[in-house]
Amino acid sequence: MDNASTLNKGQQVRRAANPLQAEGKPPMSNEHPYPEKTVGAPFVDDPKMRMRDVDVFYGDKQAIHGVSLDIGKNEVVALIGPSGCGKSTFLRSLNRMNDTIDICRVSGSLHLEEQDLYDPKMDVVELRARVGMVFQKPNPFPKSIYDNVAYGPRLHGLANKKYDLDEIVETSLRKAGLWEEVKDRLHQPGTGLSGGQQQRLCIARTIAVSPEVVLMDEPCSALDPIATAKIEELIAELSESYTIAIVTHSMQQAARVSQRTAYFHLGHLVEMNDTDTVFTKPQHSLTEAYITGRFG
Ligand SMILES: Nc1ncnc2c1ncn2[C@@H]1O[C@H](COP(=O)(O)OP(=O)(O)OP(=O)(O)O)[C@@H](O)[C@H]1O
Repeated sequence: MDNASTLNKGQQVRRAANPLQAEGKPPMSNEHPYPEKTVGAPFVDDPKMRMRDVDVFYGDKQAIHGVSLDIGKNEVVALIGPSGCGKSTFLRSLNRMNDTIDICRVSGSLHLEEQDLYDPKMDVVELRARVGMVFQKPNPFPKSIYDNVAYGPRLHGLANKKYDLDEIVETSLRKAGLWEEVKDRLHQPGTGLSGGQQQRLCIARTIAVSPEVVLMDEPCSALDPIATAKIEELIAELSESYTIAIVTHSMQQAARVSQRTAYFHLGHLVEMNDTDTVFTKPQHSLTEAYITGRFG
C-alpha cells in the first residue's frame, strides 16, 4: 500500500456506530473517550504472546491502562499512536526492559506461550534472548562486526567451536541482509558502518541468539528512506522465522510491514485489528482522527 492510497482511504473512512462516539463530536470530549473494551479484534487463536489487563506505572503515574492483546505466531504487529501514548512502554514490558527503570512497575498477565514473563523465577537474560529488541538508534557495541554478532551466542554458550560461531555469524548477517556488504571486513569496527548498516548489524546481533520474538522500537527513525526501505524488506523476510512487534510513528510504515495494527491513545489500547481495516475502516473515532491526521 503506498502513502497516497493509505491516506486517501483514510479520508474516506466510514464512521463506526460506537455508542461512545457521536457524529461530529471531537474525539476528546468530556465523556470518557475510550470504549469499555478495545474495539476490533485484539485476540488471535494460539498466540505467541498473550497479554491481559496490563498496567504500567512510572512511580504514581500510570502510563498503560489495562491493555489486553495477543501477538500471533510469525505475525508482524505494529503499535501506533500519538507521542507519549505508551507504545514504547508497552513494548518494553514484553521483554522486561522496563525492569531497568527503577520507578517502573508492570502488573497484569504477560505470557510468551505458556511462560509467565514476570514469574519471579524467570531468568531475564534468557528471556531477552527469546524476546530480542532492536532500538531506535543503532547501538552496535564498540567491537568488530564479527564480535557484535558473536557476542550473544558466546554469552549463551550457543557455539563451542570457532567453526560453529563463524557459521552463526554468517547466517545472522545473511538473514539481516548485510553479509555481502561486510564479509570482507568482519574484523573492522561495527561503528564504522553507515547508519542503515549499523541497524542491520543490530538486527543480526539480535537474531544470532535465535529469538522467538523480535521487538523493534522505531527501528527506522534515524535512517534515510533507502535504509528504511531495506529494513522494511527485511522485516517481511524475518517474519517468516520470527514473531515481530514494531513501534512506529509512520502510519505508512505500519501499513507496509504489519498484518495487524494496535492503536494506543493516552495509555489505552483503543483499537486493534488487521492493518487494512484499521487504516480503511477504523471502528473508533480516536483511531480515525489519528489516521486522518487530526492529531498525532
Ligand atoms: N523513564 C520514564 N520515567 C517516567 N515517565 C516515563 C518514562 N518513560 C516514559 N514515561 C512516560 O510514560 C508515558 C508513555 O511514554 P512512552 O515513551 O511509552 O510513549 P510513546 O508512545 O512510545 O512515545 P513516543 O512516540 O514519543 O516515543 C509518557 O507520559 C512518558 O512521559
